[in-house]
Amino acid sequence: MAVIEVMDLTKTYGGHTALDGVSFTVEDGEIFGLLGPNGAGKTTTVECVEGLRRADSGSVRVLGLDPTRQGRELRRQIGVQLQEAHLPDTLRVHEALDLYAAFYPCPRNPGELLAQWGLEEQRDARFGRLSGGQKQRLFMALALVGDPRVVFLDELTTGLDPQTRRVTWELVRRLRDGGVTVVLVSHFMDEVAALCDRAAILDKGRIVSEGTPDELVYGGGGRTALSFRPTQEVDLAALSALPSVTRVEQCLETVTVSGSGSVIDEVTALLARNRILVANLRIHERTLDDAYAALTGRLT
Ligand SMILES: Nc1ncnc2c1ncn2[C@@H]1O[C@H](COP(=O)(O)OP(=O)(O)OP(=O)(O)O)[C@@H](O)[C@H]1O
Repeated sequence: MAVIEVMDLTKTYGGHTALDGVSFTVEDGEIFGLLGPNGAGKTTTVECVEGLRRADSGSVRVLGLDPTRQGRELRRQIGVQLQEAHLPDTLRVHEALDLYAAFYPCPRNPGELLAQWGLEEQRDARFGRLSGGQKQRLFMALALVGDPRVVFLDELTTGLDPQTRRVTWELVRRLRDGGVTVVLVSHFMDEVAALCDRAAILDKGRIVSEGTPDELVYGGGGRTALSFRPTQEVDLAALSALPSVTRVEQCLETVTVSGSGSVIDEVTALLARNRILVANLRIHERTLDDAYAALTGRLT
């Protein structure tokens, strides 16, 4: 069942087109990633979905509600962790949680949330005294205090050390396993690959690819690329005809064969059968970084 349905969303700011026909769906109970370079339109998209911005055209349904006309009802059922959130420096952690809990009809127990997010020791600490990681975890706890069915996380792990990032990923997985649908806005390919069930790549206001992390990687023509310099002429048509091969290219003396599954075995067996020796054999496993760079023309 789709929890979020976005159809043909457009948005311009002055003469600048920020969203140019964005469509995607998010299924119940999945972690869905929205990826893209700076200025691609991720925040605009997410804020239209949350009902914080109004699109020029297109339609959005979240939990069956229209965010522009039923925003108040919707916001009771969603949690939002904003990219640049801030609280007064003097506010204590437990005061922030109590304050946010008061906005919701059936809030979660603040003590439980403090324990879940490892903030028990900081219960009485003032916001201004928290480390970056502690602030981030507090914002997560605040996003969850209303017991939401859908939670939006924007740049969740920016500024966190590697260990805290992994702990945070685990907590996000636990959220999903508990039935919460998660929309994750991220710049980090490793985060999307490790965490997301599906993701969409946004570039210049358009979705350029959508699928599981594996599908995004495979979409560009196979997961593995072998490149080598044959010492004698090689039959490119025979290489192309191998079952696991999706693409064969030759640039000067170097042949590059892309494919998936048993492509390495098939290519090396063909070369051996034809007694072709190769120099400079290199094997490259395509990653989400490669797919992203190919689709958006940018390196992460
Ligand atoms: N309020 C606004 N007024 C004018 N232009 C805006 C406004 N908000 C966003 N934009 C422009 O719309 C485009 C999309 O911005 P948006 O913030 O949605 O991108 P983003 O993908 O979230 O970027 P980032 O990763 O940097 O947060 C950008 O060119 C941005 O400059």
